[in-house]
Amino acid sequence: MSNGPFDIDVDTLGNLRPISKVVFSLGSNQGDSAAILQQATDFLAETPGLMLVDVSPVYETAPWGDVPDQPNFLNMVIVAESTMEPLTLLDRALAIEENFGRERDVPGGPRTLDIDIVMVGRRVSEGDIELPHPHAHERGFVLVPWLDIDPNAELEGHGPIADLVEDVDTEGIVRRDDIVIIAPTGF
Ligand SMILES: Nc1ncnc2c1ncn2[C@@H]1O[C@H](COP(=O)(O)OP(=O)(O)OP(=O)(O)O)[C@@H](O)[C@H]1O
Ligand SMILES: Nc1nc2c(c(=O)[nH]1)N=C(CO)CN2
Repeated sequence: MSNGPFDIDVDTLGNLRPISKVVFSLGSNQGDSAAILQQATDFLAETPGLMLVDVSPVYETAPWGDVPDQPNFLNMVIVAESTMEPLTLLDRALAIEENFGRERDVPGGPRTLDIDIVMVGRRVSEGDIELPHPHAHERGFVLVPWLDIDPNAELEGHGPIADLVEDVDTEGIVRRDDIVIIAPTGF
């Protein structure tokens, strides 16, 4: 597992490209959420330049944030390695969301699929993207599944996620072992 721009990849033209650790948070509370999370995982795995390393268990989570009156979410986290630029990763995430009818009538409201980029191993603030994700450190629905598969992870600027999870509300976050997401791995 790479933890920053220290490993390199050589593309077919001989160009050297840094490999970064990338963490995604996926959530859904509209439609067949379990099937949507599986398909979104497949789409991410098919992305050139992105290799899935580990996929968390699925959790059912009470709505977090300003819109409490909406269905529970299914949430999961994916740890990956990538040679893609952050803005290219974001474009890919948005394109995958579009497949499931991305609608954003209410900020923080119901959605078929939300893919947030949690971190890319360094701080980024350019155009439409901010990394680490500005709310990841305070979201139990991100930290709890992430901790399952990456217990020693650190979130830049915030410290070990094992410490962060102690300070968030984890009530209403229930592991759903009856839902299993199959993760194709490898470049
Ligand atoms: N790290 C990031 N991951 C995903 N989107 C980001 C990130 N940083 C900035 N953005 C921007 O935020 C937008 C996400 O909008 P969206 O409607 O999904 O927000 P939200 O899901 O309601 O809120 P949140 O991003 O807090 O989960 C994206 O279109 C993108 O431009
Ligand atoms: N539990 C939970 N709450 C949320 C979620 C989510 O994925 N899970 N996504 C939101 C929009 O970003 C707002 N609130």
